[in-house]
Amino acid sequence: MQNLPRHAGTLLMRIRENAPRVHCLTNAVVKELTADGLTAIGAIPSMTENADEMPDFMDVSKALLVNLGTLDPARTEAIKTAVSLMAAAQKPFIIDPVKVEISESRLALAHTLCAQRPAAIRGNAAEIAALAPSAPSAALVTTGADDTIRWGGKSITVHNGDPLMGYVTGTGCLSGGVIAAFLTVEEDRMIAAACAMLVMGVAAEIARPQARGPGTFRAALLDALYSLDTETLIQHGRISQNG
Ligand SMILES: Nc1ncnc2c1ncn2[C@@H]1O[C@H](COP(=O)(O)OP(=O)(O)OP(=O)(O)O)[C@@H](O)[C@H]1O
Ligand SMILES: Cc1ncsc1CCO
Ligand SMILES: [Mg+2]
Repeated sequence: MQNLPRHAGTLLMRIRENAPRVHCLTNAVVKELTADGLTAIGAIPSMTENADEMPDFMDVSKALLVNLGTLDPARTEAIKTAVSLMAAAQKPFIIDPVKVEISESRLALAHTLCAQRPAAIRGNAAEIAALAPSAPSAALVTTGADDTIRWGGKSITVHNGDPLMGYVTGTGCLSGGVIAAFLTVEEDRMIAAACAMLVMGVAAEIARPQARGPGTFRAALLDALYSLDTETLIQHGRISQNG
């Protein structure tokens, strides 16, 4: 894509116009940051984990985030139901396979979910390595100091971000939700994921000068996500592409 930062700005405006509902089945630690971050970019988060309510909520959701952190039997049930519903409706879902390389039962669940063709998987290098072979059609988003999105033999690397992100628990988990929101306005899953990571990374750079440490950075990051515009994305965006 010629001008990814400009496109990211266009997609962000589309999210603010459409206000897509993104359902989040996510870990107990990051629910609040994920809901706040999605709201800040203009999406509407919903968070219920009652399996019985999944049909109604998937009906009105444009995308689903599944994060496997702090997994428990009730959320496992909701995740299985929600993923089957979204797959049947051909709506996008993303998997964040938190610590999947540590837990055998979690890895087994992740493999089952991958068989239903997630649009994207977001994780650190070890998590992505554990699942990449079982999700050949997913955009693979590996986060760290740089974020790399791989799909179909091509890759895009986003160089933006700030080390303070590593001192706020859940910035990675939030990025999974932001990718889900971008999947509602961009059909190309690789471009959607790259634009989402660009938005997270540039927002972090805008937030950094406002912050005295992780606490104020968390608030400043939400402020930056709320006010981010196309010009800022063009000014600050640093990406490289292969293939
Ligand atoms: N040293 C760094 N420099 C720049 N950006 C960073 C750095 N470390 C992390 N990030 C950014 O922080 C975000 C979260 O990525 P990270 O790899 O820390 O996820 P994570 O460990 O799964 O996070 P969490 O589990 O807390 O949600 C990404 O957008 C990434 O680009
Ligand atoms: C700390 C922690 N433990 C389970 S999930 C989570 C949030 C970051 O993945
Ligand atoms: Mg981290």
